[in-house]
Amino acid sequence: ISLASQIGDYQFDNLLLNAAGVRCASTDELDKILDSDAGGCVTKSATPEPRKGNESPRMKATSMGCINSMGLPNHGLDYYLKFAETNQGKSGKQVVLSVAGLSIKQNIEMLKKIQESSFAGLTELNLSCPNIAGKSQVGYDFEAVRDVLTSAFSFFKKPLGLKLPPYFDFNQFDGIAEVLNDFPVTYINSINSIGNGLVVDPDTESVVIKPKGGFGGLGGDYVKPTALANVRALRLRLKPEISIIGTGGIKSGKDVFEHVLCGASLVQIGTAFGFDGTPIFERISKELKEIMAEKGYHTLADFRGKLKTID
Ligand SMILES: O=C(O)c1[nH]c(=O)[nH]c(=O)c1I
Repeated sequence: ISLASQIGDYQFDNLLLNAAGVRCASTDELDKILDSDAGGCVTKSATPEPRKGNESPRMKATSMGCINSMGLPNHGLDYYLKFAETNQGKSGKQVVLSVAGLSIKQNIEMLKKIQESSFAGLTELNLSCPNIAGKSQVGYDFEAVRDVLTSAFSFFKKPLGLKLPPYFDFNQFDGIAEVLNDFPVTYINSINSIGNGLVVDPDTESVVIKPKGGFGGLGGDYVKPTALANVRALRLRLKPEISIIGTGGIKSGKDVFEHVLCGASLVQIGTAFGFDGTPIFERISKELKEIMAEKGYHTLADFRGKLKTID
């Protein structure tokens, strides 16, 4: 039984990755992921310069997942670019370099630096950070997405993936797919956290995180049905050359199986990886192989995208 999967020219011996932002801000954390059963690692979304991020408390775990308003704390692009150049492809592991500029200009500036660098892996352009005060997720402005992709592909010749926010309406699925199908995008990654949720503590009668009056991105059990819907809807709408990474609500082999059934080629684990740490990659790999064995599947391609509907 194989958990191997391919995105563009990149072979992953295991389809499991961490989600950008979770236990991946330092090289020590990134090394730990590479030393685990994960097929590779994803770096914390980078801005051109280091950032402290929002004030704490800025993340809270709950019985159903978590809420965060980290505010893009990171060591700056150079730090992650150096790590990525050094570690990409080592012992068959892929390093995905995530970038999240605070403007189209910053995104272009970072992509130019990556294009000129010796990094030969996958770049993930994050168009869906929900936690920068005064900024809405770029992914909700389809013309802005078209603009940034037009600029990017005028010079960026390396493989580019996009981290998208969750969509909630068929017109939105159609709208974003219409834009994406016009570009040589290597993959899309759905979903980022469900933005601007609110967790309330009835005992203290208070919100639980400080930034933005307590509003923050939701992850974990809260988001799985939305994540599966976005993977499925975009798989049905995007040209086959664009692969899909499924992210959202994964904490077991069963959850991974469901994402692959909806069309995912790789999956990323955020909230649950935050709780469990790197042992989660071994546990989930074992659980998924057990499910595949029970069902008589040998490879992910045996069931990828083969979700049945009720006719
Ligand atoms: O607040 C963050 O740093 C953050 N938090 C998220 O939930 N998604 C994101 O893409 C980002 I850049």
